[in-house]
Amino acid sequence: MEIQFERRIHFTKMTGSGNDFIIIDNRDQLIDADNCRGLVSSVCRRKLSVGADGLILIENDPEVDFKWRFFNADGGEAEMCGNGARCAARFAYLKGIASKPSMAFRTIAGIIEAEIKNERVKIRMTPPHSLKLDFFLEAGGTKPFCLQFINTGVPHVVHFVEDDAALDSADVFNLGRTLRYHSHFQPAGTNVNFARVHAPHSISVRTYERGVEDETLACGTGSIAVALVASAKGLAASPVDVKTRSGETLTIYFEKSSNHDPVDFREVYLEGDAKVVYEAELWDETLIQ
Ligand SMILES: N[C@@H](CCC[C@H](N)C(=O)O)C(=O)O
Repeated sequence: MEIQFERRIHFTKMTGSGNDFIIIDNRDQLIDADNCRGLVSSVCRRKLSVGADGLILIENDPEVDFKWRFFNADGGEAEMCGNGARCAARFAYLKGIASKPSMAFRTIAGIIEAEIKNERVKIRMTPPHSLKLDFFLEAGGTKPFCLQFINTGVPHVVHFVEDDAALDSADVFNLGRTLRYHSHFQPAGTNVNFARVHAPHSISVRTYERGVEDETLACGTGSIAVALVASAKGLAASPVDVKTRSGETLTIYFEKSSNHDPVDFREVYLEGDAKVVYEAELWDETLIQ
């Protein structure tokens, strides 16, 4: 006998290079996006529910193909998410919400343009800002950390390490958490990236994500941040392949204006895979605890 529940919410689970998301077509406003913190944090909990790094609501927009509301796993809303944006664009195309493989959608950070090429999605980002190079902060270690900062839709701090061993052994959880809550970045906080530059077109990264409050397997805006600050320091050039913790590679394309001081980045793109894992229903016994 089928169990009867008051509420069933259809969702699609997707992964963008290991950053995983629950995506819901909310064009009929079944979920109140302004009051869904409890629902989001409850369904994003791993082992107790679906589990995800974030949840995305797809809603109507009068000017572009759709708008989204993006929520981190803790239920807080974020301005932008690069991997989530690639998943949302592919979802919209697969569901016919966007009729063509080229589309545009609204985020808090601005309008994102996307191009679907089968399982790969390339998105055009909003202009990055607030670049700050080579500043030092204490993070509980013996010596201050040399850091770089840029906002690529959301805030990112970057620390470059010397070699592969230093990246593998980096205490991403504890150092990431300390810097994420450092008074320097309040009140918004920041995402924290540890990066190793192999060559001008090749970087590896590990990211502690704000709102997930842990290391994730990939972060799109973080990978962009790493590529751009590396370029600003003369260490990288477009296109940059950024190897994420999942082993998947994200490709970052950008133009750097040499006429500007400070460095000005234009035409920033992020490309990588966006895969459907499964589709299912949320039932109300798991929705709110
Ligand atoms: N994983 C995302 C970034 C999501 C938002 C971030 N956690 C924040 O709160 O700033 C990406 O792929 O960019």
